[in-house]
Amino acid sequence: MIRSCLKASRTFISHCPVALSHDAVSQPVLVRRGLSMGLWPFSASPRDFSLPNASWNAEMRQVYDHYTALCEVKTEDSEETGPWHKLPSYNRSLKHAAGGVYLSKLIQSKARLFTRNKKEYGAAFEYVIFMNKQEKRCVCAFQAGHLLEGPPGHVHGGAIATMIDTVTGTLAGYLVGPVMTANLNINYRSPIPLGGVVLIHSALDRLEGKKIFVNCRVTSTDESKLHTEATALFISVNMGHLFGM
Ligand SMILES: CCCCC/C=C\C/C=C\C/C=C\C/C=C\CCCC(=O)SCCNC(=O)CCNC(=O)[C@H](O)C(C)(C)COP(=O)(O)OP(=O)(O)OC[C@H]1O[C@@H](n2cnc3c(N)ncnc32)[C@H](O)[C@@H]1OP(=O)(O)O
Repeated sequence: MIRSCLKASRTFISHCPVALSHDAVSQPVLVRRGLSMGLWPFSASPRDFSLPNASWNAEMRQVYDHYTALCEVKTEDSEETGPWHKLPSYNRSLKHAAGGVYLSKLIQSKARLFTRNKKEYGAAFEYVIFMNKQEKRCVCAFQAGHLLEGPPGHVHGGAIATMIDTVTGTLAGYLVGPVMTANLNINYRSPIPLGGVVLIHSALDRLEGKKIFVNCRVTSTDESKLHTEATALFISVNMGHLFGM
């Protein structure tokens, strides 16, 4: 059982959602061992939570359109892919994993990714992450829903920390594979209005063996106002780490 689990884990890890390369993201449907696996390791049609929906305000759509345009670099002869890529975002870490049959015995079937656990559009975390692999950085457009209130009319510091962890962790995972947060340092500079849209910029500082140092800034969408600054340390792990191996 444990050996099977580790085998499935190894299969999963190389296709971990936080480590999805652009190629993996844009790959057409794969057929492996008779299974149809669009967007492998996920099931054929999981909902991509980072696509525009009716709850997105004009500012959120504007940022989405801006970065989406940067994803498509068109020349006269061909349509090339730009340095930016929009990452898909699902509400399960492992349930949709094709190799997850053994893992699913260990992971609760009702488990949902914290930031994607509300089906209601706009209630909590609305966000989309655009990755620039060449520059080892990413930008997230985040619209904070009414369930994220902390100080009256403003976003809870824990919700902001959650988004910083998510964005910096996604960058680290995208660059090196599975990671866990070891340290997160946050300075809250100015409150974020509930319902407002901010940009969460994250960039790689340096790699030191298993350690990935990442910085983060949360700003207004025109970048004139700084809301939050953070640094994060991630450690590369393998799946066995989660099972005490
Ligand atoms: C296979 C796992 C996949 C996990 C994927 C996660 C999510 C995937 C799904 C979708 C998510 C999508 C987006 C979000 C992505 C990410 C955000 C969420 C991430 C989290 O929400 S995650 C939960 C909170 N997180 C924890 O629950 C960690 C608990 N903790 C541990 O599990 C261990 O503690 C660990 C792994 C951190 C290290 O353990 P370890 O045994 O691998 O490494 P070790 O201790 O040997 O340290 C090696 C070198 O790092 C230095 N070092 C270690 N810790 C340090 C610290 N705090 N400060 C300064 N330096 C530190 C040492 O000093 C040494 O340095 P040196 O090499 O120079 O001596």
